Amino acid sequence: MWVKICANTNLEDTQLALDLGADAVGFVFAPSSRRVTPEQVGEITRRLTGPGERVGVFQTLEFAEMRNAVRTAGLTGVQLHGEGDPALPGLLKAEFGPSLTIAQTLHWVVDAENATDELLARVSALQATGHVDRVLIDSKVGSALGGTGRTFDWKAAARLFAGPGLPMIVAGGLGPGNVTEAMTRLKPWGVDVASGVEGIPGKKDPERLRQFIERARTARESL
Ligand SMILES: O=C(O)c1ccccc1NCC(=O)[C@H](O)[C@H](O)COP(=O)(O)O
Repeated sequence: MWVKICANTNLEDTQLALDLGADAVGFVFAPSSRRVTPEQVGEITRRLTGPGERVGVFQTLEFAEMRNAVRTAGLTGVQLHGEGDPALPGLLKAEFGPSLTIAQTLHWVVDAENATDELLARVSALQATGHVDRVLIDSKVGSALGGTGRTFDWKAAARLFAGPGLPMIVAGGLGPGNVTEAMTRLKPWGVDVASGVEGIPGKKDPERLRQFIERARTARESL
């Protein structure tokens, strides 16, 4: 089970996440209270020690902008959090090769009708492109596309996560108190959290971070 700690804004939190055993750390370039610039992230990634993916979250999906951000920020992966040009993953793979991991976010609209069949079809279509490595299912609440702190209907979503295809990551409203339940219900390939391990927006709470990673790893071993 892969664990990503997202929406890092400073070196201290990011290094702690890696030291505690996170598989990936994320940085949000999308509109957010936790938004950072590629230059700020470059300062962080240059100082980080230890293994772990460095993932940028993008909502504005202009190829040239993303290419520059990947280089400036020292990223090993991108998370496409908006839905732009379908050719984008292929362009990114052509530019960076297989070493750049590409995750496409698909949104589960909270409090809307169950869209499992539509999402399953979209996962299949993404897989067919051969350019997308992973799919992240995140909550959409109103116009907010991420960092919502809201879970979606895991019972209804179980079929989506059980479907064949790409590695599936669950996000949206996770925290130390519910990560075990999410993993038990959905059996995802990975989990992703932003606000659920924060003390205040933009600053992680070390104890919540420690508990989240520990519980995700414990659940991983028992699945
Ligand atoms: O975290 C944000 O503020 C954010 C804002 C806009 C787009 C994406 C964002 N985060 C990306 C992530 O991968 C988060 O981990 C994911 O949205 C879950 O957030 P949360 O519900 O706060 O755990």
